[in-house]
Amino acid sequence: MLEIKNMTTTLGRNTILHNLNCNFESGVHGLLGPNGAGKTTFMRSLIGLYPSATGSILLNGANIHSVDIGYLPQKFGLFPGMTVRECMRYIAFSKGISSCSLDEDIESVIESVNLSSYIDKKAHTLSSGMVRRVGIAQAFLGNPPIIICDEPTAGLDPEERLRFRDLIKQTNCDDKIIIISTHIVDDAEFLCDYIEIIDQGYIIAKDTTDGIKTAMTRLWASPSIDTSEPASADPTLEDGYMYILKSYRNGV
Ligand SMILES: Nc1ncnc2c1ncn2[C@@H]1O[C@H](COP(=O)(O)OP(=O)(O)OP(=O)(O)O)[C@@H](O)[C@H]1O
Repeated sequence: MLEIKNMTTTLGRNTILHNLNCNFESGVHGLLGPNGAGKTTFMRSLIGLYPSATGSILLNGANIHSVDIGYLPQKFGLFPGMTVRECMRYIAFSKGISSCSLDEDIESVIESVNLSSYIDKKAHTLSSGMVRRVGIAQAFLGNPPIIICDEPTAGLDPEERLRFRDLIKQTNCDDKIIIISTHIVDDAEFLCDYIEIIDQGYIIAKDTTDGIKTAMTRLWASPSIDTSEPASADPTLEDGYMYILKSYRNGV
């Protein structure tokens, strides 16, 4: 269990995250929120990038360490003159990942993103989507208990987007916490056990993905609800997300 207690992050003169309290159970979590809601700031605060972030972050009751977290930033880059393998070794070194099977571990995570044939190619020969896939691979390197991905499927072609979904689905999440921020609510619906919705630096809702959809089904079935908006029999996560966001902003 990852416990966030009283997290407040101030950047410049602005308080971006306001006293967040939230627990993340094992499983896949979708962090949803509109542009500027604070998703990236939250993720960066989790990995300790902002000295101004206050509060505590505990993994199973103990302070977390950088090796506990695999992180894919929103903008991920490689050293153009180095091969993919060299970049991965460098990342392993800088994260303090040392293992006698490091090369095999690198090959395995690179294979999981379908880039084995590029492992000894210079990074500048990769397309931006391929670089993103190396970014996904490095987040999994070292088998960390927490994996945080900031918009992992942005810029991926449909085939690679589906491969990412499969990679997450195949990952044994029994003892892992995976947190994904995305604007592709369909990806979150497919992948995530839990949804956290963030707006204006506050976590405004947290539930299971099924819980949000079930609540919407009940709501739409309720005669007191104005159904002027088209409602399908089976609401999607996006329907629930939009409803929660609108209600929060309307002060309901
Ligand atoms: N370094 C910074 N200094 C000051 N304000 C910042 C800084 N970085 C982000 N912000 C502000 O913090 C707020 C939250 O930004 P953040 O990038 O966390 O949002 P987000 O939910 O990830 O948005 P998006 O979906 O567009 O990526 C925004 O108002 C942004 O302008």
